[in-house]
Amino acid sequence: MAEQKATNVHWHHGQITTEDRNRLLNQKGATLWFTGLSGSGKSTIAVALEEALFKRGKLSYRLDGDNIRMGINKNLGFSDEDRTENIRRIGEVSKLFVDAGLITLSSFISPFREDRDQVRRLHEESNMPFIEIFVDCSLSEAENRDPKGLYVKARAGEIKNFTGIDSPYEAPEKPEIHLHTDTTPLDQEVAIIIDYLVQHGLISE
Ligand SMILES: Nc1ncnc2c1ncn2[C@@H]1O[C@H](COP(=O)(O)OS(=O)(=O)O)[C@@H](OP(=O)(O)O)[C@H]1O
Ligand SMILES: Nc1ncnc2c1ncn2[C@@H]1O[C@H](COP(=O)(O)OP(=O)(O)O)[C@@H](O)[C@H]1O
Repeated sequence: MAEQKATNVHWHHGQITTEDRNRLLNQKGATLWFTGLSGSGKSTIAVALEEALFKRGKLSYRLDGDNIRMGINKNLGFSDEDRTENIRRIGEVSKLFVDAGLITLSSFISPFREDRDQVRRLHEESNMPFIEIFVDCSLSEAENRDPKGLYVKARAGEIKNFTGIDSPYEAPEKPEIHLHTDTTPLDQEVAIIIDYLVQHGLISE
């Protein structure tokens, strides 16, 4: 847990609430947290879901490991400590976006259970929906896909601390949604998530 350094700081409330913004957008802001191995399909699913939601008139926004690591988190690498800080910051950013009323699609390997649970607590203590989506894919399939050629480099020792090779991945124990991307087609994965959002009253039918 990061230490609170600044003293004498106070949260400033405005006149418009999260609920007001949700009503304006006709949706309920939520964080959909995609976790899984590199190449498991997190980004592919988030991109397809964003399009499906857009077509239904729902506003979502994607936060993605590679993109975030080229901006707000460009000073972080892949040590355990840096991954924890990466997820802590993204958890806070996701929460701000939910407060803004957005369906936030956060796709990060997020290999440590405690880091994901911390983001969950951060949301739940403010009554914000947090939906953990386990993008489950065998290492052999992810390695076979190797969309960015990173597994080849990791096996050759050119990338150190690569998740699944020489850095751990702790699978979620009770994710809200568990997708099996080895066997389930993309359109079905999107349908499963949309169905969940409708069933839980986050978007309308
Ligand atoms: N050592 C190592 N281990 C894992 N991944 C690596 C590494 N080096 C670079 N990359 C690339 O960075 C992307 C993962 O970043 P994340 O921010 O999602 O990682 S983490 O949640 O902090 O573990 C990951 O993107 P995805 O493949 O989309 O998961 C890789 O493209
Ligand atoms: N059922 C599936 N769901 C998601 N991606 C799939 C599926 N089947 C094959 N793929 C492919 O797997 C790769 C996943 O890459 P990517 O989405 O970048 O993964 P990640 O963001 O988890 O690193 C893509 O090339 C995608 O086309």
